Amino acid sequence: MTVSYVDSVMFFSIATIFAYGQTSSGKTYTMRGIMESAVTDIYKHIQSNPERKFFIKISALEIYNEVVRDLLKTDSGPLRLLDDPEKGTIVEKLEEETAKDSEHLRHLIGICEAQRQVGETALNDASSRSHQIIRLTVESNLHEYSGCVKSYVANLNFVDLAGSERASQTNAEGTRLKEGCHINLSLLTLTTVIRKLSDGKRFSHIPYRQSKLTRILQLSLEGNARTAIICTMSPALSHVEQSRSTLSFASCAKKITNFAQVNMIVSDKQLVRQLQKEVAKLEAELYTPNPYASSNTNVILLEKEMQIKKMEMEMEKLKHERDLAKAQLDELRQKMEQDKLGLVPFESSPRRVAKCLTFSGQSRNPLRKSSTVPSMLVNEIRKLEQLQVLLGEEANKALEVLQKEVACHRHGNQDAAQTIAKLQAEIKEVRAVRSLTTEAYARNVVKYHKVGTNLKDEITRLHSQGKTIANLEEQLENVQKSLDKLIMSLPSYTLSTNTAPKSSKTFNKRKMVPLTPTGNVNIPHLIRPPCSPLSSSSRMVLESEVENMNPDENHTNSMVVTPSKSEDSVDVSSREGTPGYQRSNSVNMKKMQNMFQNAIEENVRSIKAYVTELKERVAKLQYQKQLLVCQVLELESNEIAGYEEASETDENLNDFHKSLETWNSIFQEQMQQIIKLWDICHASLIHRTQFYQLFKGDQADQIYIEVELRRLCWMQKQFASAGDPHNEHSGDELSLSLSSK
Ligand SMILES: Nc1ncnc2c1ncn2[C@@H]1O[C@H](COP(=O)(O)OP(=O)(O)OP(=O)(O)O)[C@@H](O)[C@H]1O
Repeated sequence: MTVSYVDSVMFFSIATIFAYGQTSSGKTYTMRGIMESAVTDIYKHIQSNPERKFFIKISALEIYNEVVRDLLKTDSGPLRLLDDPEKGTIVEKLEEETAKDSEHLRHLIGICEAQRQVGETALNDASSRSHQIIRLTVESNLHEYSGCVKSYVANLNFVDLAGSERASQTNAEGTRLKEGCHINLSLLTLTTVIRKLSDGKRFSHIPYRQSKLTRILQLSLEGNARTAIICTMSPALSHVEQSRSTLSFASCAKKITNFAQVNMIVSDKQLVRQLQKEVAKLEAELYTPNPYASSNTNVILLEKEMQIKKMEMEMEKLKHERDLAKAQLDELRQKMEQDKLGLVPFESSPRRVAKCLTFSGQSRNPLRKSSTVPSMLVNEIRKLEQLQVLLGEEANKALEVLQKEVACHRHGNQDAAQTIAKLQAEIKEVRAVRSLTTEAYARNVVKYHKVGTNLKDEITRLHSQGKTIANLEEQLENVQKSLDKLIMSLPSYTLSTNTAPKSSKTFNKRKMVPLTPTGNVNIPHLIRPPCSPLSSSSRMVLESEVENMNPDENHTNSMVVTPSKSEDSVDVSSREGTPGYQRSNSVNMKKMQNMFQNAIEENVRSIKAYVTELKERVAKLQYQKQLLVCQVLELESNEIAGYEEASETDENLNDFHKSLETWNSIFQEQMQQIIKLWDICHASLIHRTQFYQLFKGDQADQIYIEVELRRLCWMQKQFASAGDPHNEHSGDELSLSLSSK
């Protein structure tokens, strides 16, 4: 029972246990046992609930002859009862002690019992002469998750009533009788209150105030408390009437129904106090900076600032990349618009130039597939025409030299004179063709810069130029034939073919070589120093050389060379005199004539080789122009078919990257072929070195790679038709020139 009531103390506001019965029936004995068990159970409960903080307080009073006294004070006077609207009847100045532990509590309880009024009667040696009320107040604080502090306050009342007694049985007199009267009166009031409460007249008048006992126990009796009444009885037959009265009291008390409520009282004062403590603590932390906490805060702030700076740098970088990409996109769009308008310079789009100049006889790469832009073609045409102009200038210079040279050699036989006359006429005609071609180009260039690009006009113009170039080729062919005839008519040729097989072989070998030994044709170097016997400077040099020669060598030379009749007659007529002088003069003149003849032969052969080269270059130019015409026609057919080439920037970029990869592979393959053909054609080391230095794989150089390849193929065919080149040709005579560059 005590455990149940101890639990009630912990959760209910008021719990009251009191003992009622006649004197000497064992009330005090029972309540002592109950209080001992209660103390033990209370502290067990405290130990099992460490999350709550408990405060055990004890107060004790006795009502002796309707006087309330404090049992915890040795010199306590009468105490007044006060009525509190919340707490009910309270005892003024009642001492309340806080128990430190269970032993302390027991000690305090012992003090209370010692202070109680006890008297000897006939029935009980230590009869209790007052009502004793020991109140244990249990406070507990609970910290909830919300931070709110709740306080529970409960009261456990142990009431040991004085025993009802009959004076006849106790033989009380004097003081004991007076004490008995007060005891019976207060017990009578208690019985009346219990009876009225048991009758269900809760809201009727309950005479609590008729005795101090009922006033103090009012809260325990009227229903807000859990109340237990222990009724003690004596088994003696003489106490039957008292026992019946006790049972009647118990029967009435049993009918009373209380409405106990959970006592969850939040102490506002304690709550305010707790909150004030929290506020003070926070203020102290706020105004007293913690160095450890501030250092951590500084570190965190520094890290955040670094992160912000890093993010700002990344943002700037992204902005820069965005602006760069935007600029590139704008530039690409601008180029695309210019492409559509045909205004892109030649150098800005080497890929497309490469497309234009890919030979149709070779494997067609995907780049060339109908992606040619008109402006690219026109630009390429212009470039070829520039090469043509340069070629024409070189041809003019060479023809001037050739004309002078031919004019200087009117002293041969009749056939040679006719050949030279015919050659002069052909040279004039060729120069006339060249001048017409140059003028037409100049007009077209002016038209191009003024009007712009018109592909159809360009094609028409190229066709007309094709006729002119064809005429030029034909005229060069005639000049070449005349030169061959002139060489055949030279006296040294006839003599050498009859008397010197070795010289004849060398001459034939030179005759078959179509190209000059040097790479780029340099007209002043074509002609040897003794280019003309009319040159006074050369004449003086030759005479001094002849005078210093060994006579044997001069004689040998005179036996090899046979001077012409005209030369011989001129020299003899100018030196008529003494026979010795005449004889020596005749020998010297023969030597000089021999030297001039050699120089003439050399120069004519050089001019013939150059004319041959001119013819080859003109043929190449013609081929390239025809190729361009094919490209233009292909472009027009694609445009008619509605193919919009290079309309999407992304596709162009992809094509560009693919073209680079494709071109790299093509370049490697073509270079390998060129190297093989160099070996076959015995290309000079100088030529190979120059070629390597000039063309390192740039896509814009595709035309030159292909020209070189075609030239070498042509050379290989020539060698194959003439026999084994290793046996018939050697040294510089097989060197190649980069005439297309
Ligand atoms: N259950 C019990 N077992 C043994 N002895 C008991 C028991 N109950 C009571 N006594 C004894 O009976 C005597 C009277 O008991 P007690 O003083 O407790 O009676 P009481 O009802 O308080 O009397 P009073 O009203 O006069 O104070 C005591 O000496 C006590 O030791």
